[in-house]
Amino acid sequence: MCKKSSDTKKYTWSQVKEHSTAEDAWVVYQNKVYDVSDWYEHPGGAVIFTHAGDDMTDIFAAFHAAGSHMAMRRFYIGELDTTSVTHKDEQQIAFEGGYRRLRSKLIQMGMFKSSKLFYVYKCSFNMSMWACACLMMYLSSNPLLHVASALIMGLFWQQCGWLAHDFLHHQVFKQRKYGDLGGIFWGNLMQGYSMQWWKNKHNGHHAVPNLHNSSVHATDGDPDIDTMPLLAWSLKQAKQWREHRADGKDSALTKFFIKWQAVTYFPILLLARISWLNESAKTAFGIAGSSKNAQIELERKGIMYPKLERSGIIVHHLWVLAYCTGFGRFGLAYSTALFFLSTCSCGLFLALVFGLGHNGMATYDAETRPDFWKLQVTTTRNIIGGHGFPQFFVDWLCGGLQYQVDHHLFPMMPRHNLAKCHELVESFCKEWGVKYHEADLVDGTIEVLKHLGSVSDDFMQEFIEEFPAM
Ligand code: HEM
Repeated sequence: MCKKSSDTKKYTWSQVKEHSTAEDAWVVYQNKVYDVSDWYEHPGGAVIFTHAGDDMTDIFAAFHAAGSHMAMRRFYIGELDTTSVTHKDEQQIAFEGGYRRLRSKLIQMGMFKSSKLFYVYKCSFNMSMWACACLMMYLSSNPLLHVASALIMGLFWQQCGWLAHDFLHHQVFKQRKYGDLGGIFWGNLMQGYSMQWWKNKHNGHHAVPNLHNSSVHATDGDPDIDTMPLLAWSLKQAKQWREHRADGKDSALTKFFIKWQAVTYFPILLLARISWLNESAKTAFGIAGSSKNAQIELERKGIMYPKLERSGIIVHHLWVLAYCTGFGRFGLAYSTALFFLSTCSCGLFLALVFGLGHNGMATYDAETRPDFWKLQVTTTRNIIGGHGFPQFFVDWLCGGLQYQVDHHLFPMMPRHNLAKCHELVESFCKEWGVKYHEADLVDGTIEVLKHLGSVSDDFMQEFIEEFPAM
């Protein structure tokens, strides 16, 4: 237990806020203050610093196993002076109490327990897709069947993504190690991604969805919207990029990409998997982390399962090589075309779903970040059936992420319980006036493209006003 006596140190909220960098990081959990400065050895990694100088009570509950709070003891430095917390009125305190009670209710309802039968079915279905794609490539000499096989492989990789996601959020097993091993199977071996790379990036995204980096050189925001100079999600993000250049102006390439981003969005998504394969290999083989923090983490503690991760990735590339060459029968050009077809279709299927989850929704700066619940709900969109796509198809395609809002609030909840959870979350949002957004695949995509278009219009307008002579 933390020591509490009359000589326990008390800290004001503004004192806590002063310690907001990785090197000097204080965090608050249930009104207790902890100093986690420089703790890159944290089992969850550098994501902890996204909450430096802030309250981590809810994000801690979202990520940790029961009992993990015991590990906090050695970082305890004192109590928060609650009278100094002036940025929360009674309404806000009642709201926070309400969503914490909802979480306890969901635990009591057994919503965090997984159905192993459901996951046996999902894993078997997925492996059947893989076997089907491989057999089509092996047995047939018909190019149309090869194309169909490559598209099935693209879908298979997409579905592997959702399974690895469930295992690595510890939705399937409470035992962290089993979840990690499931993640290495579906992630490294079947998909070619590094589990550690994925965790760093994805947990960072969960901690601060749609939050911009605090400066153009920082990597403390959501890595999933760190897409400049290719895509800008707000005018501020587009303009901030100028700080990279000595002349403080946009390069011709940046201008081109932002101007046309609503058009280039899909072509960029097509290539996403290639970039992820590259970043994964660099992390797994210890060459480079995908961000400044990930790099420091890599240098300080390496990766958790180096041998398994590396052999998983090598075996993945070997079986993909065998598959794309028709098990040794096809020439270089034909094999390369099949590789790109399966890889690009996977990139599109994957990125379409998680692009719909957040792109075009609210974005925040560090200073305007709202509480945990509002941040997660207002930056996120659920996907529903519509425009001819039935709900059961959307459920299958999106692999649980059709309930992206609910998943973001409770990342460790198994996907088969999200529909039930959604009912409670939606009525809680209604009760407290928090905007809860959902759209179908077509409307959601139009929203994303319109948002990109409006950022590029604003950018071009600003550009004309700021640099009229150019
Ligand atoms: C004093 C503060 C903290 C302590 C003592 C702590 C401790 C731990 C421990 C013991 C684990 C491993 C067991 C488990 O998975 O539950 C863990 C994992 C994790 N922590 Fe923390 N943590 C702290 C703060 C945070 C914060 C603020 C975040 C997010 C912003 C975070 C994110 C994570 C994540 C994502 C994992 C899971 C990593 C995985 O699945 O491999 N932690 N933490």
